Amino acid sequence: MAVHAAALARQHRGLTLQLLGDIFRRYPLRGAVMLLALLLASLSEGLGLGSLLPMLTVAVEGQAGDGPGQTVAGWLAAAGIEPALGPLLLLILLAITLKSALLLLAHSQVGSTATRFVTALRHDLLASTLASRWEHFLQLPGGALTNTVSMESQRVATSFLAGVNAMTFLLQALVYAGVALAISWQATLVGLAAGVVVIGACSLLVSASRRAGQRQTASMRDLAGQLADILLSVRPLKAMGRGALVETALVSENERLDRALRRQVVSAAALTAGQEELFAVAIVAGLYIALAPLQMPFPTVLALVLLLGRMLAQLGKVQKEYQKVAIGESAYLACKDTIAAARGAAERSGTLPPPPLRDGVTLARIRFAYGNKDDNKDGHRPLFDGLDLHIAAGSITTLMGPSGSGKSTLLDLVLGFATPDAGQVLIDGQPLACTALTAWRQQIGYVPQETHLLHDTVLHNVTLGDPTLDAIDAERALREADAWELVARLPDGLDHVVGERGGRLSGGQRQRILIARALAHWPRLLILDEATSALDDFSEAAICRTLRGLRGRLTILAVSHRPALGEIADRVYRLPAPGLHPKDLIAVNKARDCTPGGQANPIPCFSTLPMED
Ligand SMILES: Nc1ncnc2c1ncn2[C@@H]1O[C@H](COP(=O)(O)OP(=O)(O)OP(=O)(O)O)[C@@H](O)[C@H]1O
Repeated sequence: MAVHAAALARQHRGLTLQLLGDIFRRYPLRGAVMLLALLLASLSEGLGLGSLLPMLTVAVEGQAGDGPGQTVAGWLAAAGIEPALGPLLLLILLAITLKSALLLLAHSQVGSTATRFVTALRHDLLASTLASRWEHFLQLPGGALTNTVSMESQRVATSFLAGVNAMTFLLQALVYAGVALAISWQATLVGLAAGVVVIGACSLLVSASRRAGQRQTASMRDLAGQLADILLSVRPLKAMGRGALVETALVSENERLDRALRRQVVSAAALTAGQEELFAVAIVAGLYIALAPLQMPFPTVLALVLLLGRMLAQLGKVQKEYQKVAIGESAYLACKDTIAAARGAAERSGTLPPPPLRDGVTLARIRFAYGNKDDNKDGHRPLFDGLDLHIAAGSITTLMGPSGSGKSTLLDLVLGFATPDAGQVLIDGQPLACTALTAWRQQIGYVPQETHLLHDTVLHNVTLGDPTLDAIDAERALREADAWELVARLPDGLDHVVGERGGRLSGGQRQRILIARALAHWPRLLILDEATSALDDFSEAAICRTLRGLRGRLTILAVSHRPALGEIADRVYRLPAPGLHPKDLIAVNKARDCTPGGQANPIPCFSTLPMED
């Protein structure tokens, strides 16, 4: 996810105005209404300006007289409008009102289009990321994703608004040029040439802004990613008096961002100053040439200065708005890249509805290795090779084994987060690979190792906002998780807000609420990954009683280092230490093999596939 300014710059080639193109393609009708309104608004402005010409002549000479003023007066007379001061002023007022109304219509379309587009962009970012494979998700720094969804998408909206403003000013400049053409095509061409020269001379500043925008995008992502990462570890850092290290770690990114923002401000200011100076030179020179060597009539010169001056001013604004588009374009590119990467790593799901879990989950001759599967150079050593294992429906199965032996990975295989390189995960005999993953996971209650809660009420933490669950479901689940008493003692009960990541509750209390969350939606398979590690013996015993009570009603698969969950299990699988042969996997089938003295008979489990090393 780390984005570098150089990479953005490379990808930027050919991207110019892609954002506007994408928006118009996505909302063609709105885009057409917007463009039409902008065009009509510019024409109204032209009408007002055109009326200004005979009015100037009337004001200076007492009548329409010769020249462009008379030409326009002739057009107005043909339309039944008398070229006198009163009707002309009224016409100018009408044209300005019409222009304002049309601009209002255009900009309300622009505003709602921008909001819709950015909302859709945020949705695409979240939906594609959530639908991506677990290993892709693991590579995304959470802070960088938050930054993309909040900051970068907002910069996209700003960029779009600037792009539309640029179009508005361009249309207005063209209308001014059109009216000026009616007075003097030579002067208009000279004015346009002056505009092109000034804009060309200032384009370096736009390129500088674009590069600064790319650096801002890259720095913001890195900074947000690092910040979120560090904040997760802030407690130990503070506890060990290393808070200052946070600042040191972020200082270089912060400075990079600061430099990028300063460059943007300086380029924008330089563009304004540069344009003003060069346009002033062009206008003064034009004024001198028109009045001295050419000796043009004063009303004509006045009208030309007014029109061409405004045309140049509007052209200047086009460039300034385009500068804003250039600054924001890298944010759009970064959003698109994030979406494309997530879509490229989309989870592959089957379509068959999940079976009702009457027989159980079977892992048959599983081979699995972490790492890039296409990368044969490394020859990644498989974590599992020929693993066979059965989780009987309605029973309690506990996975034990040393750290790193693959217990959580085995859960990931059952959840469909990891895909075996060979062999199959079967649900009641149906391959998980052919099963609709979301529907399968909806049958699962999952309690993770980490005890992070949402910064919300206990009720929301248990129901997760599922509209099919209410306070009664939450209470039932909390009772089953032995958490009801603790919730009842909280100041606001179910409505108690648990704080950031659940920080206003103890680790054990959070764990019990997480167990209640896993039970709230009546799962068929309950998976507990070290779910009692933060509990005292008494609370763990209560959870074990609950799990025993649930035996038969649902299938329970638990990972635990602690004996209690092993003691209540119908079957315990002891995974061998990393690097050992899978035939060392031991299954202790207590339901069948318990001796009268209560001692379980370890039975070796299934697999005899040779390792490849
Ligand atoms: N996403 C991953 N990418 C690469 N290697 C991984 C990944 N997740 C786990 N591993 C490696 O796979 C091995 C098994 O990890 P796993 O988390 O499944 O073990 P575990 O038995 O659950 O360990 P613990 O009891 O410490 O939680 C470890 O060597 C670990 O480093």
